Parts: sequence; structure tokens; C-alpha cells
Amino acid sequence: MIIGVPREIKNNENRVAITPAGVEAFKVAGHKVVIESGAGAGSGISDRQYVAAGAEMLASPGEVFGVSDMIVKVKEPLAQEYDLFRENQLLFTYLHLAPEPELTGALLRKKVTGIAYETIQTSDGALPLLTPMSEVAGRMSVQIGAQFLEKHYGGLGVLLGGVPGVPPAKVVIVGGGVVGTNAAKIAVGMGADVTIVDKNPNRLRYLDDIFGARLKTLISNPYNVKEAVTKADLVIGAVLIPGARAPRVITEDMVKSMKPASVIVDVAIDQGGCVETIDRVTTHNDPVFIKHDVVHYAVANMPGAVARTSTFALTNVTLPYALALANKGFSRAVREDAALARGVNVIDGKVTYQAVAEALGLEYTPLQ
Ligand SMILES: NC(=O)C1=CN([C@@H]2O[C@H](COP(=O)(O)OP(=O)(O)OC[C@H]3O[C@@H](n4cnc5c(N)ncnc54)[C@H](O)[C@@H]3O)[C@@H](O)[C@H]2O)C=CC1
Ligand SMILES: CC(=O)C(=O)O
Repeated sequence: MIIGVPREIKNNENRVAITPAGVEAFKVAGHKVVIESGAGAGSGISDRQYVAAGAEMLASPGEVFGVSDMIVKVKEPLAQEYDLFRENQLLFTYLHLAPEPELTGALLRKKVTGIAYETIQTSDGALPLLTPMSEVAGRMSVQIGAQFLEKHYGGLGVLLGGVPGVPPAKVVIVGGGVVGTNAAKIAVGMGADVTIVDKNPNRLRYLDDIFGARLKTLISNPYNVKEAVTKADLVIGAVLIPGARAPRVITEDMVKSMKPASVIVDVAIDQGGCVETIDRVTTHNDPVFIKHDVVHYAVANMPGAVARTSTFALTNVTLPYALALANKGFSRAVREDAALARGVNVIDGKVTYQAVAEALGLEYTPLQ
């Protein structure tokens, strides 16, 4: 199989979908890897390192898409990439289709086989190709929140950990999964007063067990969410229903009740966002906007800012699945691995992931 890796083009997306170790693994298995020149630069990987591992460098994305049986990427394709897809090409990447009708339409028209990292799900409910980036984004969310709480960034002028004689900031994390747990680790470590809200009581029990008295837990319902965010200095949005558009757990009324110059970091923005007042995705270049006197951060590729860490963390988990697709071919690979099969969102002009079909009002066709 020919595996193609284009350079990422989303704003400040410095990650790349393959490392030299991945190139070598494909070569040893008898495949060919083509990479767009410069694709690894943002992650500190040179063309020379890729060539030494056995890759061929190509000058343009058109050449990469043109010759490859499988495209391996990091982020969802952007509009300027839609014309590059070939019919029946395998596309292995984050897709986040539920809030992306145009991208979904392009994949269906071109009959691309789209396998989404974020919906590959093992039988215990884990999302192994989302987890490492959620670890990164969860940890980043607190450092970003701390920065935007500084006065000259538009925030309240509050130090997360407080100082002796002055109480710490109140951090409310809505969603206690991987992002939420990693955000809590950093916020607790910085000495903040941290509350985590989740709809799953067993998750709250687990968090209570691991954090003990350093963290407060709260079951998610509109009353509790409002009570918590009204008092918060920093709110982190971290809910997920796999594949679906994020539920808008934090309503406009709740945001209006927040303190002026408090901060919201909506990590769930890649699935459409869980805060009603966030009506647009922001970028690393222009990351925040103010609404109802509250600072809103809504960057959908947060790990792209710490690309060296993120590229290695991501490719550690994507490579085994990409190798399985190349070695066995698509049909056998998904037949033999139910977790991988759950990643298939579109194939042959049909939507094969129910939550995506429901979010976009499209017909759902089971993969079988
Ligand atoms: N913006 C970015 O750059 C990045 C965004 N993400 C996104 O962050 C989001 C969270 O990801 P993970 O933590 O890995 O998911 P997860 O599945 O580990 O955790 C989600 C949690 O949300 C909870 N939840 C669902 N509905 C809820 C509700 N109504 N109220 C309270 N809790 C609710 C679930 O019980 C679960 O514990 C996803 O949308 C993910 O794609 C992840 C990495 C980077
Ligand atoms: C998961 C995701 O949205 C990201 O890593 O950019």
C-alpha cells in the first residue's frame, strides 16, 4: 500500500501524522510512505530524518493525495483539501464530522472511506486514539485559563493558587473524563479550589477516590451546573458523547450569571462546543472573544501548540491501527477489530456512524 502524509494546514497546526519510527515500520512491512516536504518541521522532524527512515518526500499536497491509497493526517481536512480526495481513498485522521456538514458532504460525494480517530472505541468504552490528545488539552486548559485570568489578557486578575491570606481561584470543570481529569491534576497541583461536574456518578466516585479531599465532585444537572459556574473564576468545558455534537451543558443564562472577566476554556469545541455562547471556533492566532463580559476560548486544535509532545503521543497510538489497515487491507482490518470498525464514519457515500448521521440529519447505514 502507498501511505501518504500531507502537511497539516489548520491554523498553527504543527503536529504531523507520522514519525521516522512509523516510516520505518511501514517500510519493514513492505509498504511505501510518501510525505509532503516540510510536514514534520513544526514537530522538529526534518525531511532528512524521514528520508533516512525510508520515506519519499513530495513537493505538494496534490502529489501526496494523488498517489496514496491511504492518507494519514492529524486534523480534519479543510475546504482547500476537499478536491484532492480520490474515490475509495482511505482517510485516517480526526474527523469531528458531527459539527461539519460541508466536510461530511465532500467525503460522501467523493466516496472516501473516512476512519475517525475519535470514534475508535474499545469494548470497555475507551477512546484510545483520543486519549493522548485529551491528556494534552486537559493539562493545557488550566495553563491557558490561568493566562487569560491575568488582567492584561482581559481576565479578573486572579492567581489560580492564591497566596497566604488570599483564597485561591475557583475552577469548575464540566465533564470528568480524560480532559477533565487531566485539567483537575494541573488545577489541584497549582492550588486552585477545584470542582468537577459529571453526569456519571461512577466517574465521580473514581475521581473522589483518586483526588480525595483536594477536589469537590458534583453530579451534572442544570441546577448544579448553574450554581457552580456562577461562582467560578475559570470554567473548563470537557463533556463528550462519542461522535455526537457536544451537548450545550452551559447555557447563555448561566454565562450571563458568571462574574465579569471570568474565563471559559471550551475544550469540547472540536465536537461543536458545550457552551451556548460559543458560536464560533477560535484559533491559536486569535484565541478568545468576550461575550457577556466573560472571556471565551474555543481553539479546536489545542495540542497543535505543543506539537513535539503531541506528535509523539498521538503517533504512539495511531501507528498500530494504521499498520493493521495497510497490512490486512480495510475490509479484513475492520472485520477483525471491532474497535477499528467503530472508527468508520463514512464509506461509499454513506454515513456509518449513528451519532454523526443524527447530528447532521443524514441517513444512517450500519457498516455491515
Ligand atoms: N479542543 C481541542 O484541541 C481538543 C478537544 N478535545 C475534546 O475534549 C472533549 C472531551 O474529551 P475526553 O475528556 O477525552 O472525553 P471523555 O469521554 O473521556 O469524557 C467526557 C466526559 O463527559 C461526561 N459528560 C457527558 N455528558 C455530560 C453532561 N451533560 N454533563 C456533565 N458531564 C457529561 C461523560 O460522562 C464523560 O465523563 C471531546 O470533545 C474531545 O474531542 C480533546 C483533545 C483536544
Ligand atoms: C482531538 C482534537 O481535536 C485534537 O487533538 O486536535
